[in-house]
Amino acid sequence: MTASTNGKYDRTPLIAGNWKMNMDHVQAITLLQKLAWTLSDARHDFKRVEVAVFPPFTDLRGVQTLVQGDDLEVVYGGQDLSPHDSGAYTGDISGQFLSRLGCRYVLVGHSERRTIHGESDELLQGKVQAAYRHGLVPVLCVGEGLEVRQSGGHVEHTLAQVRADLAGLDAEHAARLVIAYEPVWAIGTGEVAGPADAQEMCAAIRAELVELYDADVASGVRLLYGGSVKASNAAAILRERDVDGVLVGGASLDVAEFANIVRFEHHLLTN
Ligand SMILES: O=C[C@H](O)COP(=O)(O)O
Repeated sequence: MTASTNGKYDRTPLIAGNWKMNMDHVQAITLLQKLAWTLSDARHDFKRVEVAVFPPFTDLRGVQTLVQGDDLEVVYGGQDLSPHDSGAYTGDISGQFLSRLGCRYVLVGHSERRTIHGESDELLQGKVQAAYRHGLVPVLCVGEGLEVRQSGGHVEHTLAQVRADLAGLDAEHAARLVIAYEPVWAIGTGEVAGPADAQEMCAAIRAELVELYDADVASGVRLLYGGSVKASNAAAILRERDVDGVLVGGASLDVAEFANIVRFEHHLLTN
């Protein structure tokens, strides 16, 4: 179990903004600077609620320079990595490069990688291992499409992804993992899985981690929900027992909106 707690949660909540293929390296600096100022003005405590951004690869050097230069507490990660460490893999990015750029996290198996790029569980298993080889924490993304959801097979489908992608991973590494549940039908569509849907799947994933490892490992893994999260629905989702954070796409490009998601506790207290 993580040491830090905000009183209501056993695990430090993680609010993650995935910028996807948006923001060039100049825009990225402006966005991150505004986010840092907004959160600083609001006296955000980054130890209570961790904030991470996932910019495009070409932005990472600028983000690193800003974070280090201004001593920002926002952490960051890559949107993908190669299962290989180096070599003739044109267009791919090694975890070593991300690590050298100060990344803490890396997304693995985002639904857009699985669907658009046809990434298989076998490949993702290699990416999870590569992340750990380079000291990065993988944010493993899992979730079902609309057809699977409508057929009622969403829990088994998602758990099968978890089992396949974590195959061969030992308990010590698994304990540091972050898993994001993203129902594909709720991504960028405005459709949002309800808090109960998010809790159902996160509880099922946690139970699966008990089976795969043990209760200690399972209770330390942070489970995020992703899919059309906004300031208006984040607090209700984050109130759920097994939901430890959110992976935000579109709304993370709007500083005020994202800052309000980060400050979800404020909404919990005032609503
Ligand atoms: O990585 C983020 C998820 O794909 C959710 O994206 P969205 O918030 O734009 O629906």
